Amino acid sequence: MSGGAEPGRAPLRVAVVGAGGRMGTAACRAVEAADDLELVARVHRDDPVDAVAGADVAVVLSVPDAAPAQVDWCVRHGVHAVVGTTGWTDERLDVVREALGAQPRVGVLVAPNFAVGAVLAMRFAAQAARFYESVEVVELHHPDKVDAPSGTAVRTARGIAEARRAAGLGAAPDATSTGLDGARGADVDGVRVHSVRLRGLVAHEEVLLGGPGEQLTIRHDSFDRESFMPGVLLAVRRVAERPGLLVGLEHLLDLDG
Ligand SMILES: NC(=O)C1=CN([C@@H]2O[C@H](COP(=O)(O)OP(=O)(O)OC[C@H]3O[C@@H](n4cnc5c(N)ncnc54)[C@H](OP(=O)(O)O)[C@@H]3O)[C@@H](O)[C@H]2O)C=CC1
Ligand SMILES: O=C(O)C1=N[C@H](C(=O)O)C[C@H](O)C1
Repeated sequence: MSGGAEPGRAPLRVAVVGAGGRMGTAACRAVEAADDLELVARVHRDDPVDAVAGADVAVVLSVPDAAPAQVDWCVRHGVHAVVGTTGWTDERLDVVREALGAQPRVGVLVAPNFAVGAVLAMRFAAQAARFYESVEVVELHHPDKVDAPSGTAVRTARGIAEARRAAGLGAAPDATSTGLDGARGADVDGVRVHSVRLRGLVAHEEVLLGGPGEQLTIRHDSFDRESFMPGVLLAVRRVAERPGLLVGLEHLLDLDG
């Protein structure tokens, strides 16, 4: 996932939206350290989104309530967008697709997780799903996270659910007939997802797959937000090559190659 300046080519101009946040701070640092990129705007909560206007690519790392309008602005003004903010529903993605219809040269990449290991874990979980009767997802994050379950866990669960359906598997066995609200986690497309919030954690996920007499555990840990930066930079460099909406960094990783 390396990059670098090509002789004679002007650096790609990059704006970071949500620049003061945990991810935004790391992304600004990563962009500034890259020879082929130039950080032209840091957009904070109270800044107008048109601060992005001079950029080729906007990296959106704000909060779920703000990101859709920011992405919409980017699309309408011809700025490619690399989006890490979570909270995207199918309806919100449809709005982006509709806006892109009028801007056929613009690319938007929405990535629930920029860490290559997390992308691989999602892929492996979907591959394994058809072989196991039971599956549950546990995501574990720092306690300052505002959304639950994590965007990664939602996407992981959906990938598993799709693979189970394709294999003709029904619901995972569960005899629970009485229990406290929430004890069995959230139901994401028929897959149970449990969210842990704990000081000291960054971003972690476990997929537990169970069959008679065996268990497969697929686990990914981001111990530092540096883990997301190669994926962010890859997406910044490549988003313009792929007009339209892409969901997931896997589209740029050539996983089947
Ligand atoms: N795709 C991926 O790989 C990853 C995605 N994420 C996601 O990225 C998002 C941000 O995470 P994180 O950095 O931890 O969160 P933070 O809360 O640290 O950062 C969010 C930032 O957005 C700012 N903000 C709020 N509203 C606006 C606005 N209208 N315009 C511009 N900026 C705004 C906040 O400003 P203020 O400080 O003033 O409130 C804050 O600085 C979350 O949705 C998270 O789930 C996180 C890690 C990895
Ligand atoms: O808020 C976070 O920290 C993270 N958010 C993303 C998510 O919700 O999946 C990605 C990663 O898990 C870190």
